[in-house]
Formats: sequence, C-alpha cells, structure tokens
Amino acid sequence: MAEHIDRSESQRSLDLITLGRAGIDLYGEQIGGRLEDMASFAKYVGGSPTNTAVGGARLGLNTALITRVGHDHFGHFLIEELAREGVETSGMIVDPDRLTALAVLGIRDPDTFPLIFFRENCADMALTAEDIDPALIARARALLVNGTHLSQPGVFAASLKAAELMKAQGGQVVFDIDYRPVLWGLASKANGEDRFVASGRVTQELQRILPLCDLIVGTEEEIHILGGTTDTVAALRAIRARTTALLVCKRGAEGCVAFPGGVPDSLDDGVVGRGFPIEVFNVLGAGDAFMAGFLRGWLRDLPLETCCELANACGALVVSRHGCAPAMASWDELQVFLAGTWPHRLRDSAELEQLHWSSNRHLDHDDLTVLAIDHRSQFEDLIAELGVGDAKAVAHFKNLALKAVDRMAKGDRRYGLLLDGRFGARALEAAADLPYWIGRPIEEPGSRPIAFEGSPDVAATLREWPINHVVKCLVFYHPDDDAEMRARQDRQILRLFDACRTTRHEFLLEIIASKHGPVDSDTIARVIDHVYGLGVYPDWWKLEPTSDPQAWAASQAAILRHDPRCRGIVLLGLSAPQEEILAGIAAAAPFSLVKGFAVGRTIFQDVAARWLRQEIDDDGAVQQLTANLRVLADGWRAARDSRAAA
Ligand SMILES: Nc1ncnc2c1ncn2[C@@H]1O[C@H](COP(=O)(O)OP(=O)(O)OP(=O)(O)O)[C@@H](O)[C@H]1O
Ligand SMILES: O=C(O)C[C@@H](O)[C@H](O)C(=O)CO
Repeated sequence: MAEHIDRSESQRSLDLITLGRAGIDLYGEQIGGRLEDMASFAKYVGGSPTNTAVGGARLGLNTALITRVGHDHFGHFLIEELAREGVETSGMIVDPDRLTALAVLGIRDPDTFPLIFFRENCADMALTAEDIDPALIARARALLVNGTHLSQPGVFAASLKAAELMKAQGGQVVFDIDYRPVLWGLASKANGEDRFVASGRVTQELQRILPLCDLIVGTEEEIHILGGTTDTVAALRAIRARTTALLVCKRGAEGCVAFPGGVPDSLDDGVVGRGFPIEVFNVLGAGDAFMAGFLRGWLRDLPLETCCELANACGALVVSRHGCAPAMASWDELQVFLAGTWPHRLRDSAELEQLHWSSNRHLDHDDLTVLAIDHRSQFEDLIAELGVGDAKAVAHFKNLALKAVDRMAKGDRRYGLLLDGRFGARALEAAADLPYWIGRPIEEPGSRPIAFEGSPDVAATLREWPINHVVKCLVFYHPDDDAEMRARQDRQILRLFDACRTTRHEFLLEIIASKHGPVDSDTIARVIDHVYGLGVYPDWWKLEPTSDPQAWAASQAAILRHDPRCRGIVLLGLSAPQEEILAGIAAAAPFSLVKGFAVGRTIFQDVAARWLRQEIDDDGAVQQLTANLRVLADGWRAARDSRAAA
C-alpha cells in the first residue's frame, strides 16, 4: 500500500500541477569524457515533469507535483528539496515497495549526452488512477502531462484521470510529448539518450490524450512521433486534425515556433519569439526549462511571442549549465538576462552565475542565533591552563553544546551552531538529524595570512563536507595591511570562494580588523568593498560589534551596493562580557542586514572551565549553556522587535 502523507502545507490555489516522473539525476562531474570514465557524480532532482515544477516555481508560478517516490533516502531528498524549492509536495506519494527512480547522465561532447535510466519497477512508474486526488486537481488551473509516462498503463490511467478532471473543471491540459524511446522498450537499455524511433504503437497511444489538450509542446522529433510521420509539417497537420490545442515546436538553438491555428506550409511562418543562440554546454533539461518559461507566460495570459521568448531564454540558460533542475532560472535572473547582452559562452558570465546562485538559494534566514563553538586552539589553551581534560573531553563538551541548543531551540530553525570537524566531528554528525543552521570553520586557527585546514586544495576538503554545512572562514584582515599581506589573503579568499561555489556550499566570511590596526567608521566597509572587488560574494558576513552607527551604516551600504541578495550579517562576540554583547546587539539591531549573532566564549567559556574541573556535570553544563544562550537570544529578539516596531 502506498502511503498518502498529509503535506498540505498550504491551501493556496495552484497555477500548475505536473504529473509523472520524479527521480534522482546522478550527473557526471567530469566534462568531455565517457560515462565509463566518470569519477564522480553530482546528485540533483530529476525527471522531466519534476524539473518543470521546479522551473515554474522559480519563475513565480504556484506549482505542485503528483508522483510516487520510494520510501528511501532519495525519495526523502526529493520531498525535502521540492519543498525548499516552493513546489507543493502533498501529491507526492511515498511507495513502500519500490525505490525512487534514478538516471545517470553525462556531458560527452556538445552533441552527445549519454543517459541511462534506472527505472524498472521504480516508484513513479507505479502511479495509478487511485493516486489522483480530485481535491488537489480542483485547486489548480492547469495540468502538465508527459508522453513518456503513457507507456505504463497505470501512469496512463492516472494521467487520463487527472486530465479529465482538469477539463471538467474548465482548467487547461498541457502535453509535453517528451519522447524517450527506451522507456517504451524501443531502444537498447543503455541508450536512454535516443530521441527517436518510429513506432505506430507509440503514435497511437500518445494520440489518445490529444482531445484533452490545450497546449502541446515537442521537439521536431517529438512532433514526428505524435503526428506519425517524419515530415514535420505533415505531422503538425495530423496533430491539428485531432486537436485545436496550441502547438509549439522546439527547434534547439533556433528557439521555437508556435501554431495557434492552421499549420502553414513552412515552419518559419508560425509565431516566434526572440531566440538566444548560445554555446551549448549541456542540452539536458533545456526542454523542461523551456516548458517552465513558456507556461510562466501562457498561464499569465502574456502574448504568444512573449511566451516563446521566455521559453527560449529559460532553455538557453539551462543549455549553459550543469544539471537540469538546479540550472533553472529564477524570475529575477530571467529579467536580467532578457535585458542584457551576454557572451556566447554564457557560462563565462560571473554576473549571471552569481545572480543564479543568490536568487535560487533556499530558505530565508531572517533571524539567526548561533552558538559558536568551533574553537580549537582556545580549547587546547584551556586544557593546558587548567591542567585537566583532553581532546575526548572537548569533543564530549561540544556534544553538550548541541544538546543545549536543541533544548533551547526545540526544533526552531532560527538557531544554529558553529562546530569544527577537529573536536566537533561527533556533534556535527549528530546535528545532521536536527533542523538547525550549521556553520563549520575552514581556517587554520589564528593563521595570518589565512591558511586552510585539511588538504592544500581547499575544494578537495569541502568535497567531504555535507552540503548543508556553511563554510565559515575567519580572516584577520585590515584594509591598511601591507600590500603583500593583502595580496596573499586576497588570493586565499578568492580560492575559497571559488571552491565553495564549485562544491555548492554557502560561504560565511568573518572579518576581524581590530587586532591589526585602528578601526573607525569606514574600516570594515573598506574591507567589504575590497572583497566584492575581488569578485567574492559571501553568502554571510560575520562582523565585529561596534557601538558606532556610522560604521554599521557604512558596512550595510557597502554590502547592499554590491550584493543586495546577501543573506546578511551575524555579530561575533570576541569573548566580550555578556552586557557588552547585549549592548553590541542593541547597536546593530536597527540595521536590517543584521540577522543575529554567532557568539561563543561569552556563552561557553566559564561553563567549559567548570565542567572540565568537574564542578558541574553534563546536565549542569547543558543547563548553563542553555541559560547563557537564552539571555543573548532574548536580547537579540527584543532588539529586533523594536527595529520592526520602528
Ligand atoms: N544552443 C542553444 N542556444 C539557445 N537556446 C537553446 C539552445 N539549445 C536549446 N535551446 C532552447 O531550449 C529549448 C529546448 O531545447 P531542445 O530543443 O534541445 O529541447 P529538448 O530536446 O526537449 O531538451 P531536453 O534535453 O531537456 O529533452 C529550445 O527550443 C531553445 O529555446
Ligand atoms: O526526464 C528524465 O527522466 C530524465 C531526467 O532525469 C533528466 O532530468 C533529464 O534529462 C531532463 O530532461
């Protein structure tokens, strides 16, 4: 029995429901080689209708997905990731008896994209008509059905039922012909990438859905299979004889052409929109992005030329990137793309890539209170000073810190921890099951010029970190440092930023200037300007508290000038007494980019010393850590509330 989970997170009305396959794409990370020679794979959300649901959500459509996923890690990932993308997941059924589908993909050369489907008896192909919840369909104005699924009787019945319900309520049915011969048993199992094998049976099955359709989208080859002939105009006319739907033919680099009525003798005489020919990096997913872009226009009643333009732009952006779903454009990104001029090798545009990253980042953290306990040398010093304790004890204490945060936060995602991999590895592992924000230091403690822990290749170190660990790097940086010191630190910061983007980790840059020179109202703003000038866009800044409002105003203005989408600033503590931290919080709180704090020793130093000396036990330590954290968190929230009130 499949499990229906109540994930009706909202009862909002939906623009679009997509129906069909949802799987994992394992995407070869090496470019230009055979799948045989791939060494590593990136894990992404995949499956054509799922990609379109993500693409549509990023463009501002309210989307939902009807599918089945396995009761396995990948199935859970799909549900979690789609929820993060803003796709409603209440129609995603967990199938206890089947595994989540899998596709392995590679970028061999600009014309070859090997693809292997692992989808025999997989969860999404077991979708049945009973899985269609009329109440969910009733909330939407359009349904997207994919042709590939019509190869399975159960999925066919599910698609038909959903489409009939949609029609009955006056909604619109969209058909992505989406022909994958291998899934009809017409190509060898290893040739998932084959796009065309003529088959009267497939044509007949696909045509059964035509009377229900309002919009039909396909490549020329897909038009051929649906129309039953390899003459494109004749195929379009054969389709037109069976439906009044708007027909859209995708033409790769040439864009697309649409036929709202009769089909002219030449394809070029249909309706077209602006195209964006760019250098092909990866065509996989372009069609799904195209569909999302087209629907963003069509479901908002924009002119047909505009629908085609939006679709072409979305397709082009995906052609320039690795991955299908993660490559989809946000609405803001699309606007900037449409308004600008770009290199033919689109992926060379750092501006677009940064915009893509920052406008598609998941979850807002508008309020963040973090216990920073990533200290390493300070714990070594403490042990040496007290003459008690060892690395094992420190590791245990870091677990207590996690317990303290959990006790205080009780699942509230506004809390977090900074934990290191040296003493905090066990706590980091335990934190994986909890919902809190996790930051992790990469810097060699106290290093200046900044050096990184682990491999000399920092990207190699980050590859071993779970994707949700925010990379924190403390740099002792003063704008008046000598030129050589600055140049060496700049190179390292740039290297780290590049590594973070490569491995898809968020980056928190902590700047401490006060230890290496005088600090006035524009010292930190000068550092911030300089860092952006390097082409480095930290997701987060961690900055020293100051009671000088001009300094805060200058820092905030510098960040907003370069990166209005920056997640924000958290305050650091520098071991200051509690009252001083509270005063620092109060001074910073009026500035909207300040999102909270990441404070350590003020919260844990005395508790750690007493615990190491065995003056308090584990529970006592957790209690005191919780109490100290609570004072600062309450102080922050009170200050933040008065900001909101002002
Ligand atoms: N080289 C390119 N330059 C610009 N735009 C492109 C390029 N290739 C594809 N596109 C855009 O993406 C759209 C879809 O691409 P394509 O025709 O390859 O679809 P598809 O075969 O369905 O893709 P998929 O691999 O996702 O199945 C095109 O209609 C066009 O708008
Ligand atoms: O649609 C599929 O099943 C294949 C995908 O997993 C992949 O995302 C793709 O090729 C999208 O067109």
